[in-house]
Amino acid sequence: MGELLKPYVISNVGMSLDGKLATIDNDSRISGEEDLKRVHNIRKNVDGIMVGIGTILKDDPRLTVHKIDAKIGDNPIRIVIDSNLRIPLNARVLNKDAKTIIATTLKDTPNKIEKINKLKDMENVEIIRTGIEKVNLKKLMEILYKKGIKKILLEGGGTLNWGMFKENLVDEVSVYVAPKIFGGVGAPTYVDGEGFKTVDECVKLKLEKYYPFDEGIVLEFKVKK
Ligand SMILES: NC(=O)C1=CN([C@@H]2O[C@H](COP(=O)(O)OP(=O)(O)OC[C@H]3O[C@@H](n4cnc5c(N)ncnc54)[C@H](OP(=O)(O)O)[C@@H]3O)[C@@H](O)[C@H]2O)C=CC1
Ligand SMILES: Nc1nc(O)c(N)c(N[C@@H]2O[C@H](COP(=O)(O)O)[C@@H](O)[C@H]2O)n1
Repeated sequence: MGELLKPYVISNVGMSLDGKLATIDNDSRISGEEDLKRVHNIRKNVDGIMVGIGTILKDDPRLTVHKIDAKIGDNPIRIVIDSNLRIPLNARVLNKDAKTIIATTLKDTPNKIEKINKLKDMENVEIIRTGIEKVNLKKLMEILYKKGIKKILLEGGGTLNWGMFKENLVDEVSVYVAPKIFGGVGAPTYVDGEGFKTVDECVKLKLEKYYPFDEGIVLEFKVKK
């Protein structure tokens, strides 16, 4: 088997010291303005920004470069991972500020076919279908690479982060850790999902850089392959 040709993937989040991406009430205001500017500088330098449907439903993000000086043309392609096309047609990620790829599965239901037709009518939206129950992230990466998407910023949430780490699709980690503790067993963490059973199986990282930032710290790692 040849090497998987895939985009270089940078995972970024803002998290509390206890690894939460939001509080139990889904308050995700973790990063201050300086950190958001840092993230938008990364956004400006990638070909795609990827999130899971959970993040779309909870945050309704724009996923554009809007915290630093930028032109509409600087906006990367937005990529939403959404097996059952739960994306609302008025989601901000579907606005005309950038192109949006929605990755969904091959499984059809009458509702899904109707939604696909509506989404196809939107000129800036493209649908990619791969996987049966969940989006096949490995295959998706190959498809995106062939489309010229060579660098992706993965912006969560915890369930999609697990899917990407589990498949060994992440190359770099860059996180802002805020000096805050949220607690709450139900609050989303940086990486959720099933988790690895043993330390031997886990994803191993090499610390590359760390620096105090805003009120917290930025940590940068390369994923050991
Ligand atoms: N502080 C921060 O930096 C950030 C915080 N957040 C927070 O994270 C939370 C959202 O996280 P979460 O609810 O985990 O949602 P995610 O954004 O991680 O989306 C997860 C969904 O993606 C879909 N999916 C499809 N295929 C796959 C696959 N192969 N692997 C994994 N997921 C797949 C699944 O839904 P389906 O089966 O329907 O396809 C799954 O439930 C919110 O509270 C948000 O505010 C999010 C981003 C950054
Ligand atoms: N880096 C970072 N820090 C936080 O504190 C956050 N809450 C997030 N959230 C991510 O950014 C998205 C919002 O993007 P827009 O400003 O609407 O473009 C949000 O959905 C998360 O993916 N990130």
